[in-house]
Amino acid sequence: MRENLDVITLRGLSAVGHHGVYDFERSGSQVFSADLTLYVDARQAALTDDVKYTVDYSQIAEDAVKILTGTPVYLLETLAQRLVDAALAYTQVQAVEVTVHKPMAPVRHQFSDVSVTLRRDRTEDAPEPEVSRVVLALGSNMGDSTGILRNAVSALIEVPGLELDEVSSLYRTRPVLEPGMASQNDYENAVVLARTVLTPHELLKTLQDIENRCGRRRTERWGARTLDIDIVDFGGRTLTTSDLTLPHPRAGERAFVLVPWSEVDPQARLTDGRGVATAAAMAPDRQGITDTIADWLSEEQPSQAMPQPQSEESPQSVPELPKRSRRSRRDDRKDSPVQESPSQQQASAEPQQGQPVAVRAEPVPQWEPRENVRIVDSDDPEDATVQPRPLGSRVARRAVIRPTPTGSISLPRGTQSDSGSQ
Ligand SMILES: Nc1ncnc2c1ncn2[C@@H]1O[C@H](COP(=O)(O)OP(=O)(O)OP(=O)(O)O)[C@@H](O)[C@H]1O
Ligand SMILES: Nc1nc2c(c(=O)[nH]1)N=C(CO)CN2
Repeated sequence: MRENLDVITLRGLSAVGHHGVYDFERSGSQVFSADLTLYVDARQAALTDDVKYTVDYSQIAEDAVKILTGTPVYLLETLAQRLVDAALAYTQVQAVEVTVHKPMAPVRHQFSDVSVTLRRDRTEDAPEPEVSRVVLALGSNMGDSTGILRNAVSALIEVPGLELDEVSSLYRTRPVLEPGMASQNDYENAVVLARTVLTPHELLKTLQDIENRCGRRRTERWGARTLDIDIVDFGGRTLTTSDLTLPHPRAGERAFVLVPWSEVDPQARLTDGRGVATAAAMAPDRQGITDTIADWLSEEQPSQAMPQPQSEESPQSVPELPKRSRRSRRDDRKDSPVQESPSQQQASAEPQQGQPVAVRAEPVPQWEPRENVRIVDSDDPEDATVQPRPLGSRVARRAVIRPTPTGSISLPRGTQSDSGSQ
């Protein structure tokens, strides 16, 4: 298998750990280092210049250092196996060779190093990839938001290793802003339930890539945006890193997330034990939901909202299309945001409406109904098994298993290794 694959090597990754058979090794510390050889199919990455088609060696290094410095094990073999498992958790890694060095090992004679090397192929030895249920919150209040969100769903469907299970209705919502912020257009929000074999950071990167391809620019926190996709929940995991917090720290206070979430998963719970519907009813912005559009994905015509590929040198405006929801809106005012005092400050922003938006090379696929997309119609007796939607909506949803560019990901249908709720 390896002879047909490309090779990424990371050598001499060193960290201080506490591994060893002897008590003094576990109470003390010494240097461990690792060499990792990752076998991938890098053709697509080389062609597109896009890291999502290969493996990010800096992420692998982060994971490896956590293992080297983490929970002590007795054997170098075990340590190496953990590194193997971490590397093979990246779906693009087809095979791996890991050497762990312990140059200060307790050997009573002159020596320069002791090491253990493991070689593993995904097909032979890799454990089934862990499948996590994820909750994604989508929002847009710039440009043709419905079209952009439709294209975002289409782009999510294209993501290798991500399988969409449910897409909520589209909710038109008042912007939730910090006190003093200038008024913005109303948002359109939706929630997507999916399963993934990606790691949380792989998923974050993928989502940010889709945001960027939709013209997202970040200069002001909570600024107007063409597209925002937040990871609300990742298999119930709790994680705090510099660029990712799980579950999303503000989702539990936001009706624009909780209402669509409770629509597609009425049983879901937050980490504090509250049901999402209960939390939605308590959310400060609960009055800010002004409209619900159930069949928003079943638009006959593909949206024209997304620009075609352009280089950054030739930015193109995202057209401001007048097309909005086909449903009537209770109120079209743009200047009555729901005020919220956020607990964390982050930098983000977008160009103002009408300003040119530079678009990255790869286009977001345009939404179009496909054969393998089933639109669930609660009025159709064949769909009678679908659980009732609290908001009486007809919800478009789909499920598709998509292979990686190398054809290697298997995302077993119905596999459930994490709870979908927090
Ligand atoms: N759970 C998460 N989902 C998405 N992004 C996250 C998450 N946790 C942390 N982040 C980080 O937050 C940064 C800012 O994200 P973004 O610009 O979408 O924030 P925002 O939408 O303005 O605010 P908010 O996070 O309150 O919705 C991102 O660069 C990302 O690294
Ligand atoms: N109604 C609404 N308000 C918001 C939204 C959003 O998606 N919908 N997103 C924000 C930052 O992520 C800030 N405020």
